[in-house]
Amino acid sequence: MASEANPAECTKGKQRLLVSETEEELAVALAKYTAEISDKYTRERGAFTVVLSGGYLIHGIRKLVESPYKESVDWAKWHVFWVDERVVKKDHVDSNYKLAYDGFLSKVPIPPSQVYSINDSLPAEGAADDYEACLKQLVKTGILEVSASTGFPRFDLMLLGMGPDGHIASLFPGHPLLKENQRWVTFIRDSPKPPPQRITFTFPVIDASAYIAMVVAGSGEVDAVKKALGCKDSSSDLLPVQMVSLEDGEFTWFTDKEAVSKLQNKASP
Ligand SMILES: O=C(O)[C@H](O)[C@@H](O)[C@H](O)[C@H](O)COP(=O)(O)O
Repeated sequence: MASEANPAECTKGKQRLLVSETEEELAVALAKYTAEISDKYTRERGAFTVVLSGGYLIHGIRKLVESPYKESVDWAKWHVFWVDERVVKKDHVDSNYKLAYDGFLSKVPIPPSQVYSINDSLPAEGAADDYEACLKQLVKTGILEVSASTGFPRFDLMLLGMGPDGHIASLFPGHPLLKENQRWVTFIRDSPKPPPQRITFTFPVIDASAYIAMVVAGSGEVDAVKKALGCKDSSSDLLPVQMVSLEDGEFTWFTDKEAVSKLQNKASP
């Protein structure tokens, strides 16, 4: 059973922390959560805009392609995006699209025209411009909502992972892109995590989300989890994950026991 703990003082805004006994239970809880939010938006407005990341996340959503969700989710209403993408061809082993296609998208009937991958024939800057233009077009057609207060696109659900250095999307510690506050989508040519060229959503877009699931399992990120959720240190040295500041949304950590093993204030089972 997943238990709910109280995220520490140093997280910005309201965050929920779910701690599953095992990674398997985390995957069950995440599938249920995603299916419920999908249900809410497909009923309310006939579309569900969901953002994927790379890394472990795609393995983490594997239960969605199994019963009961495979049959019960209204896949035809899904619109799928990436919070970041490596600037490589779509069939390249480093492609986040390929990772998602092989592990998830090829197993559910989402219309291919509603899967928004990058234009892989463009260099990083052009690919970021092209992706931003695509988002703007989807705002015009009413598929994608915008935040009434900031004008940035408001996705229904972002399914995010975090790296050992606390990065989310391709927003890395100490990088100037952390301060980008105009663009919706931008590019990086010096990513410390290979490959170096990527496009990424910016913080104002992440902050406008309706729901964020931050999915972290296993031992690789224990120090970043400890800093993000258990810290009392100064705000001058925040990890990227700590810089998320949702305007009007719900932020939930999906973790397993291993991921929170260095946290003092985790819930007891
Ligand atoms: O390009 C990528 O690698 C991902 O899109 C990235 O944003 C990922 O979500 C984090 O790096 C966490 O990755 P892990 O889950 O592998 O730690």
